[in-house]
Amino acid sequence: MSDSKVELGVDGKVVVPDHVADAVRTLIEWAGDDPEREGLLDTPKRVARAWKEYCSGYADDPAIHLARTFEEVGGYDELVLLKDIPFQSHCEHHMAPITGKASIAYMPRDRVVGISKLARVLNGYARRLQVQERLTAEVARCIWDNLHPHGVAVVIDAQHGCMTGRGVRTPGVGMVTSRLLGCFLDDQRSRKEVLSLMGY
Ligand SMILES: Nc1nc2c(ncn2[C@@H]2O[C@H](COP(=O)(O)OP(=O)(O)OP(=O)(O)O)[C@@H](O)[C@H]2O)c(=O)[nH]1
Ligand SMILES: [Zn+2]
Repeated sequence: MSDSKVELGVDGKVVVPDHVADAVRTLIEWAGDDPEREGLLDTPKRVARAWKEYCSGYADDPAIHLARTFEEVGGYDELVLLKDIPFQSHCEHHMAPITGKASIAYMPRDRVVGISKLARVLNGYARRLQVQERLTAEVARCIWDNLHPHGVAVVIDAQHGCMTGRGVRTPGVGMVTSRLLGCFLDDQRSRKEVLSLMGY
């Protein structure tokens, strides 16, 4: 992943290299507007900084969020579910927004993780250029590899800006993807339980 580090200026804002601002200026012109008009003068730098923020996941190693675990959970060994986590990503085909919600569950083996960390893992992968299938699989794999639970289930329901604001223009259409691992894949009862708790 190149260029994921950022340099801060004296104003505390991300420094935007000239060639990056120039690229945005070219895009504005290509879109049909005048990048030299007053309202657009600062836009190239703003857009560049916004993209650094949308793509902040490239500077994040999501596995790190799962490094701190707790073993004292009073013998709790049933599933843990974080439901309907809102997120935003961008599709790698059009760089258009993907907005939706994710439900993430796991069946702990001997330790649990702070619940906010599941949302941090999601954001670490979502804040990159993505396809929804890969995002779903990456979140599930990260939890599986780092917590070694009995099972992991990730379901994502999202709308794609490239389908709502352009192209086929079908607002309101949701894409649903799922990745089930371990007991949620192998055991019918666990699978039914997790999907029903998620609302599917
Ligand atoms: N499977 C999948 N497809 C996606 C995702 N995000 C965007 N797409 C699709 O990627 C495809 C890219 O198709 P292309 O034919 O190369 O691009 P296009 O000419 O802009 O296609 P249209 O969107 O149909 O106008 C489109 O069908 C998009 O709907 C995603 O997360 N997963
Ligand atoms: Zn797209």
